[in-house]
Amino acid sequence: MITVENLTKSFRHDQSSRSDVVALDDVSLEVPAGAVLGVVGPSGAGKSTLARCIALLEKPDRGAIRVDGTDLVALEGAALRAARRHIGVVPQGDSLLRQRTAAGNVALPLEAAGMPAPQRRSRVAELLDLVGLTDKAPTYPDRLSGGQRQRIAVARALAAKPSVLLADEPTSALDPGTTDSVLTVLDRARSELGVTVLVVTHDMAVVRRIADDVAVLEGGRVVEHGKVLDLVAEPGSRVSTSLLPETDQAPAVPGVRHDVVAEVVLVGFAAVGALLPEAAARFGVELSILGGGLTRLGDTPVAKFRIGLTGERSESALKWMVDRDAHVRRTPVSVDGVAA
Ligand SMILES: Nc1ncnc2c1ncn2[C@@H]1O[C@H](COP(=O)(O)OP(=O)(O)OP(=O)(O)O)[C@@H](O)[C@H]1O
Repeated sequence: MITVENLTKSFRHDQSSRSDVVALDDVSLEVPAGAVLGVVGPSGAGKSTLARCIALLEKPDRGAIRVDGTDLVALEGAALRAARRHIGVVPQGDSLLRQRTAAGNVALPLEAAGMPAPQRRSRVAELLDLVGLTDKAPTYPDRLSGGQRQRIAVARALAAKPSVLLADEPTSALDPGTTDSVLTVLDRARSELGVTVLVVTHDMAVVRRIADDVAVLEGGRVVEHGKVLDLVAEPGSRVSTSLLPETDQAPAVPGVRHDVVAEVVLVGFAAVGALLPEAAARFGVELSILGGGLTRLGDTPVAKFRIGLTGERSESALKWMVDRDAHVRRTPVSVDGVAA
């Protein structure tokens, strides 16, 4: 588990203005053990600085960083070096050594830790298997694709059995198919090894695919933070706007009068599959889908629809859906009955 409390980091000045740059401004967040946190936000928001502080590559001005309960900021010397070994880092960009094979790159941290050769060989084989690149052991980075190089970088970061894995833009510059193979490996680190993963990304597809939690940074501050499936249900949240289908372009149905128009977010198989037709049948109302659609967050189906209800018991049908965990937001009904 990673806990960040009131983390603040300024850099002396930025070259253009010569004023101090506040890269992180009182940032607090938590990543539960074995969860994947996606850290997103615009360029310059402080995402990399946050990852570098947690990796102990940058010392914050203020605040605490606890990994499994130990405050890392307070550590020095040998204790700091030992703590670093519990944090695996996949750096931004191409980070493999060109003159070493894939296996040689994965072995680096094990050599540095003084692991004897026979154990090293079997650990490297395990790691190559984990990232699905056993056959690339003798291959040099130049002969690997961008996605394969990133998977080797993940294997290297996991070599010393860290409890935490930090990946800074692990999929930038990769095409969608290759991105998927890298995300599968990060997901496997969590599911098979129980590692807590923090992924810095500008790509919401990464959050959609593997994140349990998400933190949105802007100007060095956390502006949204929580479980992805909770945040998508919050109307108007940044996470909801970027991950769920749009409902704004709801086509008006001429001459159809709705008694109630609402935006509904449904999370999970049961809700997505059955809630709307069941509500309509149970309360004898006409239910029209005016816009929106279905998507998937990780393994969970999520739908966002704008619906129109017609019939005496429309209000009761809506309340029944809320009681069954549908996230409902009423929208005004215009003269012709369609959402304004
Ligand atoms: N070593 C440094 N010296 C001076 N300023 C820095 C340094 N590192 C980061 N900054 C500044 O701190 C702010 C946050 O930068 P950071 O790289 O953490 O943002 P980011 O969200 O990761 O951006 P990007 O998505 O572009 O990588 C920026 O204004 C940046 O210019």
